[in-house]
Amino acid sequence: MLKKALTIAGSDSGGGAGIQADLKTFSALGVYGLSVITSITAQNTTGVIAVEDISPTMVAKQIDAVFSDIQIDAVKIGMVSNREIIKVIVEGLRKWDVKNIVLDPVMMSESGSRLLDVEARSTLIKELIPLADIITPNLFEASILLERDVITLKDMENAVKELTKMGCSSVLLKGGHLTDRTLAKLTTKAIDVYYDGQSLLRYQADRVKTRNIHGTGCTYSSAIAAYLAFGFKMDRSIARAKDYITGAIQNSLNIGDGPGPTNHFYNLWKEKGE
Ligand SMILES: Nc1ncnc2c1ncn2[C@@H]1O[C@H](COP(=O)(O)OP(=O)(O)OP(=O)(O)O)[C@@H](O)[C@H]1O
Ligand SMILES: Cc1ncc(CO)c(N)n1
Repeated sequence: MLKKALTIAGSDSGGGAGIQADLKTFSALGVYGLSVITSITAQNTTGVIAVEDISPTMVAKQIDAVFSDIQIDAVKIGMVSNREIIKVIVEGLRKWDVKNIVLDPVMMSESGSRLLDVEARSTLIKELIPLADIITPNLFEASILLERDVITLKDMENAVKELTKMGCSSVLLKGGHLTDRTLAKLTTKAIDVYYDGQSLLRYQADRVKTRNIHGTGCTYSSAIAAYLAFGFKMDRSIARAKDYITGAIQNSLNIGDGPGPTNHFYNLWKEKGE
């Protein structure tokens, strides 16, 4: 039976991150994709030029429209912008008794623009995180959530345990920005740390030497949602999603003047990236 996944996220006009990355991931993995747009960004590979949030009422209407008509197998949540939008998402998830929720607590674009209001942090923690089956922060987002630095692999292992106490079922802390402090450069492995209250696991791959890392976080969390939609358990979904994101980075595209996007269709296209 056709599986369906929903992304609740912001639009990236450049097509590399946000809603666009999520829908491409769903399609590449053979899942039917739906979207609830929270915000529109005027964005390209070099940065975010402007952001306009969608009204909370319109976000709520999109949620009701999709859930009232279509059976959805998994949901990925990305950019949620502000408190009011978080509140309507929480109401929607409760109202429609949504399962398989992957929350990527997006706070900043990789070019450094804010995608979540400072004051929305507490609402995210109190109301949205407890509904998630998994949250997928990067090092920076984990530091903001915990109000302390998360820098080393040891910090990551402690952080995942602390973050599960916020009420989500599991945490996958992404080490895409992890540095080897003695060598003062990025680690040679791209290591992510997972905890579900029992097992502490690592998912790792060789780091690809590339500047094209636009939308990696969006792609990864959407791939996890897609595999959950297929019915895989969380650990298998992450393992498969890790293979997917690694392939998408290995074949990433030299599009634009800034860091280019991940490639979802390298098996289909002649273009292989670098
Ligand atoms: N150069 C790389 N080579 C291989 N894997 C990478 C590389 N950079 C990041 N990853 C992996 O990509 C996934 C996304 O991690 P990352 O830490 O980049 O997310 P993020 O910072 O949320 O992304 P975004 O740039 O979209 O905000 C993780 O599995 C990470 O280990
Ligand atoms: C819309 C949007 N969502 C998420 C990210 C994070 O990569 C981004 N740059 N833009």
